[in-house]
Amino acid sequence: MPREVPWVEKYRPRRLDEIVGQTKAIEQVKAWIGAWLEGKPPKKKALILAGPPGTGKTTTVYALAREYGFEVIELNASDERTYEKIERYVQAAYTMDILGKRRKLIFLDEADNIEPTGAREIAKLIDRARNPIIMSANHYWEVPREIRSRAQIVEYKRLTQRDIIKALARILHHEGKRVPKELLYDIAKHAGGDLRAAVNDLQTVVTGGVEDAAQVLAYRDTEKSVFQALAQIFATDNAKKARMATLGVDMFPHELLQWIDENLPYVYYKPEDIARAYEALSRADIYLGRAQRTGNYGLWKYATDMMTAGVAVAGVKKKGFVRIYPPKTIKLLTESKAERGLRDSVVKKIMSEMHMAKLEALETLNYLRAIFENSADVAAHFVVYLELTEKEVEFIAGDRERARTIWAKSLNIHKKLKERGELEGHVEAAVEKEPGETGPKEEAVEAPEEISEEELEKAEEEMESVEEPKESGKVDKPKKKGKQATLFDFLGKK
Ligand SMILES: Nc1ncnc2c1ncn2[C@@H]1O[C@H](COP(=O)(O)OP(=O)(O)OP(=O)(O)O)[C@@H](O)[C@H]1O
Repeated sequence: MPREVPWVEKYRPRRLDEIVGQTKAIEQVKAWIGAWLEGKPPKKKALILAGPPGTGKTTTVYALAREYGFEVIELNASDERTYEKIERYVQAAYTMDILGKRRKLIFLDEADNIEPTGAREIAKLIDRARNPIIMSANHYWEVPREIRSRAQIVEYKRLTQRDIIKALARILHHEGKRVPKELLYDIAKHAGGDLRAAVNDLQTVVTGGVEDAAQVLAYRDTEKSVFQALAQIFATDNAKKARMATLGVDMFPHELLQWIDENLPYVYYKPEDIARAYEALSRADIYLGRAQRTGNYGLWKYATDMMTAGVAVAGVKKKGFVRIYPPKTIKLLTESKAERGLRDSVVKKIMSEMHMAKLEALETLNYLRAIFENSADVAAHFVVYLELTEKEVEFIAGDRERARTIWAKSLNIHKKLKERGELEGHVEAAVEKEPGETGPKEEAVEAPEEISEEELEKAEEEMESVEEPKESGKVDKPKKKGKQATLFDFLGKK
């Protein structure tokens, strides 16, 4: 299914007068570009748009270019070849202009990330520039001094709640959607002046259902940067960018791992890419474990590299808007009493059927959630295997429609198994049990007919190695050989 276009792109203002809350900044930018257009380049040939994320800096550059007929050459300050590229465009732009082509406007993002050597070179280029150079930075004082001294600063303010509400209302109007007024206020309040975050939250709660709102917003205050960091990791194929994304995230690596872990299944298409990404995560987990045991916390760096860069390069990502959710194990704290009851009963079943400790079972529940979302067929096998009830299926699926499909498929599997005599009696407890009916039925314990000689021999050998005597007439499921079963064992068996 194609993903939705991110609303931050869909509703990015195209014109300068659509940008809210930055009147003074826009006036300054217009005056500066006006000087270029009159053929009298301003004394400061570069402009630094400085201010918090999501306040309209990039939007200004593109709207400006559209209105004044420039082609934007966007470069990233952390790209090692930025200098070469700027040089090429600064010169090319001049010649091209004579040929009547569109003028170039060089846009340098993240100017607060320029390395000192690069900064000196870029400063020289500013001196020679024949075309406008606009830069953006979140932290003005971290832009190298040589560049600051050659650039005019334009300050972008954090947007007010009022501005944010106005912008969100406009989007809702276009989408033909409504949300409760209090929710709109809540989103605006939690965004902390960042309209990008607010628009993303709005899209999350509108597309995911308004019930999501409490969970998402509850984390916005404290975990704001982790949402941004994950969005960056899941949007890039560049290892360095992914690694940088988590800088400044106020969180221990194992917490971060949990966030990445739970959001991963929604990012990649192909099972092999998901597997590769999980492989990177499990390596990260190994490093974390080792750091914990040995006290060598230098290993955290490797763990973080694996969970950021390792995950980012794992495969082809889905395009478009990715909803980032708080980890469900953390989210469990906000579950209702009824939900907690269901969760506990599912976890107990996982613990007993798969021989797992509670923590592992909780983690497995999260994998199950991803499976229930992505494959109704596989999910249905789990329903039978774990003897889940309809309510439990609904709880894991988190969506009534989806749960119904999975439940219907599981009834089919159940029926087939029953016909083939492969079903143990207790499974029926989860489906429909005849009143008074208890233990397994006679035919349910017979060995399937099509088993080969070879397999029988092997099975006998294995039976001999099991020490515990068995009650007569009772047959264990093959998975219950005392060894812990994993989801992967299960998937392999299917
Ligand atoms: N002042 C604004 N008016 C209208 N929409 C805005 C404004 N600021 C941000 N937005 C919305 O948020 C999105 C992100 O804004 P933009 O890319 O301009 O942020 P930025 O200031 O460049 O952030 P960063 O510093 O993170 O690059 C835009 O696509 C737009 O939807």
